[in-house]
Amino acid sequence: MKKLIKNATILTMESNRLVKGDIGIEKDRISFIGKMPDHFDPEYEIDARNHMVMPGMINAHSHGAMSLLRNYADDIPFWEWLTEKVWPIEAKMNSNDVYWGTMISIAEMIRSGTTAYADMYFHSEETAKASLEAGIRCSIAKGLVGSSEEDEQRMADTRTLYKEWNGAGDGIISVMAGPHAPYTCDASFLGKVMNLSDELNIPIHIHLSESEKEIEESIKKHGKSPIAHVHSLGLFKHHVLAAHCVYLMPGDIQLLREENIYVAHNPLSNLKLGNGIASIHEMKEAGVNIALGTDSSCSNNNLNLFEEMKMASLLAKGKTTDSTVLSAFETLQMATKNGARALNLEESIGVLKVGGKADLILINMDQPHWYPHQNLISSLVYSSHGSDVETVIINGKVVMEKKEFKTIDLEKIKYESKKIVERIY
Ligand SMILES: N[C@@H](CCSC[C@H]1O[C@@H](n2cnc3c(=O)[nH]cnc32)[C@H](O)[C@@H]1O)C(=O)O
Ligand SMILES: [Zn+2]
Repeated sequence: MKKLIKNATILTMESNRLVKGDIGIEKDRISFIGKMPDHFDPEYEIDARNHMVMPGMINAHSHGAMSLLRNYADDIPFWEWLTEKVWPIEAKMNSNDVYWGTMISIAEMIRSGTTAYADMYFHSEETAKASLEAGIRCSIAKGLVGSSEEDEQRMADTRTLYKEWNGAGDGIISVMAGPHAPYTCDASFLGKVMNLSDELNIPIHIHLSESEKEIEESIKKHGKSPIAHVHSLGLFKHHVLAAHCVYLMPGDIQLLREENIYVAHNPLSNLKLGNGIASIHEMKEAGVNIALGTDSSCSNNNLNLFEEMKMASLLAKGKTTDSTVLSAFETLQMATKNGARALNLEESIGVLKVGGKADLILINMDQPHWYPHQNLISSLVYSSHGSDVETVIINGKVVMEKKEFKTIDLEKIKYESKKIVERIY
């Protein structure tokens, strides 16, 4: 079906210039930006007067099903949070729980303008199923921890996930390998994951250098930082999406840059778990590709990339005591273009361009906190809310229009998730 978005203020993210005009969509792709050609003949029209149209946001690190655990374990130290609160309750979660927990997250992400996300969890077929049904782009990694006797089974699980789901839904679903972290996967296990990544030609999604304890133990055990350790094992020969990178030792940034590692920065989760503030400015200056993620609702406690953008920019300014670093436009690039590269998505995703994938959002600028419309890029990062997003199109399909979900039954999600929480809590 041909769709026309009329009278829009368009931010393509190819540059920081805004243009007024129309956008045409045919099937899954953008057919024009600017003036509608005479022959276009749309069957579906969306009026975008007073709305900004921009590429959908990309959440480069999350655990969707953990929205069931929102506000379940707050204000406690990271290690206790993970091992004494999160892991025990996860042991009670079945595949149905993962499906509905992920659905809460998908609804929240679409509502706040996210059109693609990277997920790491278990029962990942359910994450794939929920994402496909909702029509959101998703790169899925089944979380892997080393435990020798089950290693081969774990590799086989990712192989099955790949065979059944990679490329599903006209390519909106893709699969990654997901070794949880260097402290839960030993060298031999990581070796097996690397072989799997080579065999299937898939990226690797891992937690890296998140807490001070992780660094201290890595130095004790391997004589190296976690980054230097996994590099020495050969992990960085692959496409690696590394979540966090908060604690950096001398030489770490150089390795991340030289090996083209994609860092997912999760400022709110790092703050909330008391893990600190990543050196985003230094990494960016060195040329590291930095994307933005939320981590889970159990450590954030929401999945709103608008909040994440403002926090990222302000933290970088605060940490360097320099208000000129991480400008609004650079921050937007992290949430769009850089995220698309980190997830290894098709080249056109993360920007709006003719012939490119139609993953885009309409944002209502006709609200008090947007006026007087002096600098709309600054507005997006410093003044706007996730709830300003009204309409979301992914792979050419309208998944939300004027805040009404087209693919998601929110009442059912609320009902099912309440039932689950009564059982597992
Ligand atoms: N234990 C699972 C695999 C792990 S899935 C990904 C894991 O990441 C965990 N996780 C979520 N947020 C964080 C974080 O910030 N740091 C470390 N782990 C986290 C989450 O609880 C989940 O268990 C299995 O073998 O079946
Ligand atoms: Zn995480």
